[in-house]
This record gives sequence, C-alpha cells and structure tokens, in this order.
Amino acid sequence: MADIILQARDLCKSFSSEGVQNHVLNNMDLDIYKGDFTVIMGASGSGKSTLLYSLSGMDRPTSGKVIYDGEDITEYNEKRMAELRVYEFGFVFQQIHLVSNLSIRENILVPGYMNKDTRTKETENRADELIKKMNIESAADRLPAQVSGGEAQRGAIARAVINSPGILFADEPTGALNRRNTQDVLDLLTELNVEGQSILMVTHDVRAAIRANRIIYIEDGRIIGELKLSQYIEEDRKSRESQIDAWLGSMQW
Ligand SMILES: Nc1ncnc2c1ncn2[C@@H]1O[C@H](COP(=O)(O)OP(=O)(O)OP(=O)(O)O)[C@@H](O)[C@H]1O
Repeated sequence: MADIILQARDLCKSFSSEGVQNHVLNNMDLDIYKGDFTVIMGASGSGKSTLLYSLSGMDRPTSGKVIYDGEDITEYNEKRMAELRVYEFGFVFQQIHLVSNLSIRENILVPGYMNKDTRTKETENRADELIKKMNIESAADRLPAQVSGGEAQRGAIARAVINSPGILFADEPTGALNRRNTQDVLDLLTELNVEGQSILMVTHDVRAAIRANRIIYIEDGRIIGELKLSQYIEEDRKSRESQIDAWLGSMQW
C-alpha cells in the first residue's frame, strides 16, 4: 500500500451569505496516496474546487484537519502557508495565470528563484529541462500573450513543478484548451505522474479522468464513490472511457 501524502479529517467548509449558511464540504475524510494520479469528479456545484482549495491551503476550511507531511496545515499562519504553496505544492488552473510582462521562461524561473534551497544554476538547468520536456523551446522567450493557449498552459505546468512539489494540484487544467492541446497537456501530466509526481486533479471531462489511477466522486460535499484503475496506458483509452462512463452512470452523473 502506498504512503499517504495528504489527509483530510472531518473537513467542513461553509460559506455564509446574507445570514444563510451554505455547507459545501461536509465532514469529509479523505486519504491521498503518494505517487497517485487522483481525480475528483462530481456534478457542477458539488464542491470539487472548494475541496481542492481547502486541501491545498489556497483557502481555509471552516473546521477539520488537513495533514501534510505529518502536520495539520490548517494551523499554519499565513507566512508558513504561503511557503507551503510555493515550495511544497504546485498549482495549475483552467485560467492560465502567468505574469504578462515576463517571458514564459522567466515565469517558470520565478518560483525556482524564490526557493532558498536550490542554487540559481540548478534552477536554470531544471527550467531548461522542463522547457524541453514540455516542448515549448520556441515559445520560451516570448511573452504569454505571444504564445498559444496550449504553450502557455504547458509553461504553467513547468512553473508548477519547478520546485519538485510534493503534490501538483490541478483544477480543470484542460478546461480552456482545444482537443489537440488537451491531449498534449494530459500526456505531460501522465508523464510527470509516471516519473513519480503525485497529482490531484479536478475535472468533469472523462478524457482527462481516464489518466487517473483513482477517481473520487463527490456529491453535496460528501464522497459517495471511488473507482480504482491501473496505471494509464494509451492502448487502454477506449476501455477506460467505457469503464468510467459506466461507473459515472451508477453515480447518477
Ligand atoms: N467564495 C465563495 N463564496 C460563496 N460561495 C461559494 C464560494 N466558492 C464556492 N461557493 C459555493 O460552493 C458550492 C461549490 O462550489 P465549487 O466551485 O466547489 O463547485 P464545483 O463542484 O467545483 O463546481 P463546478 O464544476 O461548476 O466548477 C457552490 O454552491 C458555490 O456557489
């Protein structure tokens, strides 16, 4: 059994608006395993992004624990939480957040330069390696506005993994991409996972979910189902799609 890398215990998140409480996450217990490609699925509004943000320290839960590396990160102060997000966690979103007046290469380098544990030369070598792996050599010295959406997202993934994060969190990373770019980004995520990168991804797209070896299904902020899969290989694409479609059907998807 793989090691647990992240745990949620009795996790609750509520939002209040005009005196009305919206209980989005309800007493959730969840273990995420090291090296897994875990996907969270569920209907719109079921709490997928809220769960991802609560687990990754992007937002604070209302109550409950989130344990990473043996520590309850919900007890961290803002400074420690910010450090965790830069050095230990990587993030990729549907909307690509790159600094507009920095080149793709510079965007990738910034969190690497912030990391006091790595030397400048080491960071620059790793950035070059990632630029090659992401196949964005010709885009690397251009500004985000001068590259395609797919190139920008691959740059954002390189930036997210420059500090070799314990977990890469991805919220609908292919949601704004066309079919070709979606495949490229998913291939990269799969490659990173095969190399050992733990990934936790929210998606409603079965083509993205087939890359996972574990899918968690949530409804009204509760886990109601889980599907375990073997490591993704291209030859299994069709059969995995059918398997996940059938499973999602059983979840009333
Ligand atoms: N900052 C916020 N303030 C108030 N309510 C919020 C906030 N963020 C999320 N919610 C509410 O929490 C619920 C779950 O939202 P969330 O974005 O987690 O769902 P989701 O499953 O990711 O949905 P989608 O698939 O549509 O992105 C929704 O009812 C949403 O309106």
